[in-house]
Amino acid sequence: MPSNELAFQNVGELRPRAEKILPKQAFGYYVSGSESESTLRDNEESFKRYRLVPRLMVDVSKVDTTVKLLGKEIAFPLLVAPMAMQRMAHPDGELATSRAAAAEGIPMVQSTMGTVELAEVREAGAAGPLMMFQLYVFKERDFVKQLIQHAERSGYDAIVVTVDAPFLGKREADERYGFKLPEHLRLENLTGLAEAARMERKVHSEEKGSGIALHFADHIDSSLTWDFLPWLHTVTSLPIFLKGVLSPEDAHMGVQAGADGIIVSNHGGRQLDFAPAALDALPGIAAAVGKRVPVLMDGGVRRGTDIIKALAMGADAVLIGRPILWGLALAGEEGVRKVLETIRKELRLSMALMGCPSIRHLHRSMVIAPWDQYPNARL
Ligand SMILES: Cc1cc2nc3c(=O)[nH]c(=O)nc-3n(C[C@H](O)[C@H](O)[C@H](O)COP(=O)(O)O)c2cc1C
Ligand SMILES: CCCCC(=O)C(=O)O
Repeated sequence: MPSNELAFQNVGELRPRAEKILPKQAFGYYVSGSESESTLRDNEESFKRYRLVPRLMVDVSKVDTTVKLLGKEIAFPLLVAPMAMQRMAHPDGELATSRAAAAEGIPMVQSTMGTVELAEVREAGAAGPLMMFQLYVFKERDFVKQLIQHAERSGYDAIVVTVDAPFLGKREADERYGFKLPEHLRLENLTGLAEAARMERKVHSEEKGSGIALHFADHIDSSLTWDFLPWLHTVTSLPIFLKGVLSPEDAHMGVQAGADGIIVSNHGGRQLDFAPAALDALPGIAAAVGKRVPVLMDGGVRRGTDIIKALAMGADAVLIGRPILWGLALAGEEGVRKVLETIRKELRLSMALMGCPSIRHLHRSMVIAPWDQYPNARL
């Protein structure tokens, strides 16, 4: 019998349950978007604007949800998005998420701002297909170099550079509750930073407002331009994904500058409010990239059909954020596993109902976007 925490039908049920058990500062930090939260809401809403047209009389007695990413087979086209400070949700934090992703056969992206050291998170996910390290670029470039090389030596398979956060967006819940990292937790990857002690003080500080936004403003390099990518390639031999792209032009410039993958994302509605929903931005970006490198997307993915829509609109895979934290808060590793399993089963069933025995059967003609006409007889 599943315990109560694990009894849920869909991942949309989890947020109010997590709210009941998490401290309000932690829940507020996890759940928030920036400013009016218009983009946050639009991420989930956007998926509801697209319709699916099934094809019939196809043998779907076997459905294969696997795809290849960076040459590795993954169980289905989903990755766990990078999310900071997971030990606020559960004492096992990033270790539980990593084990769960590995057990379900999908990649995890580990945040720079983890509350477990990155090598330990990699080790916990050793049974999985692949893991990526998300990079925030600090002003102290030597430290950044050490961090990347430590990630590479620890067995990470790719670097994900987040390019949509020269500063942290204005998250009003964090300001209201004066968000701080709880005293017993540390940003474990930053202990080698020369100013670590001072930073820790800031993260834990009594200054008014969001401790994390203040910390970010002090230490993140907001002067990055496209020449950062060639530099990064001199520091690591790992493939480099750019996370936070929302325009076809930037996707093209990123690929020109040496990106090995593009992640279409508005950071879960936490950065620029009124940025477009990632799903709406995806088709133009996929067209601009033109299959030169993989295109991933995140923001608002909650159902198996959401994955189908994103893939039919040009994504190679998608990432999922907040529901992972809710599963983690409710039941640690088992909770995260149940979230992933629930979405994988929805995906498999919906693929069968779409007449798609494998991922490569998904096609643009099976999705009706808001700007499309419903198909008329054109035979
Ligand atoms: C609590 C939280 C922390 C996050 N931390 C990071 C981070 O450290 N680095 C990063 O690139 N993105 C971070 N993100 C953004 C996610 O990687 C992802 O883009 C977004 O959450 C996807 O949207 P979803 O939550 O609607 O699935 C964070 C998001 C949340 C909700
Ligand atoms: C200082 C941690 C920032 C993590 C992040 O990217 C987010 O909260 O969205």
